[in-house]
Amino acid sequence: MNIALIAHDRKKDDLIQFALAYEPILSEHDLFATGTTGQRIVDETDLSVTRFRSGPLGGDQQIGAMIAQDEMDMIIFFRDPLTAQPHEPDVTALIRLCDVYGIPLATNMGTAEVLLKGLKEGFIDWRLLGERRE
Ligand SMILES: O=C(CO)COP(=O)(O)O
Repeated sequence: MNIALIAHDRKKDDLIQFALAYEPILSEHDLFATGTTGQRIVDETDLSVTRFRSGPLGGDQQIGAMIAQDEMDMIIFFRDPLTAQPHEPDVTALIRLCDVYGIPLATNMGTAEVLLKGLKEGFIDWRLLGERRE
């Protein structure tokens, strides 16, 4: 599965803790991340990550493009609901595309844990079965 990991600045410590805790599961998949989040994951875990641009510079949109091309299977996006983001339209667009295409999306740690446990149990294997979209 292709999984994107994204965190706003004040949630990055949480995402690193999450990535460390779930490293055995995450390491079995292909990971993608926005720029700064991805750098921290590479520096602070043993996970390999394909890094896109930083979120404010288009990274969310690059991940959104993968969704539109049926190339992304899950998004873990630790959003900061208490801080205004200069690229809020990009954030909204990414979440919208998850809903357009039915892509599992976690925007907080509680849901992210459920998603990864479900991933391990095979609950998201339908992503591998279906016909690719036209
Ligand atoms: O802003 C982000 C998501 O909207 C995350 O971008 P960075 O990982 O580059 O900080």
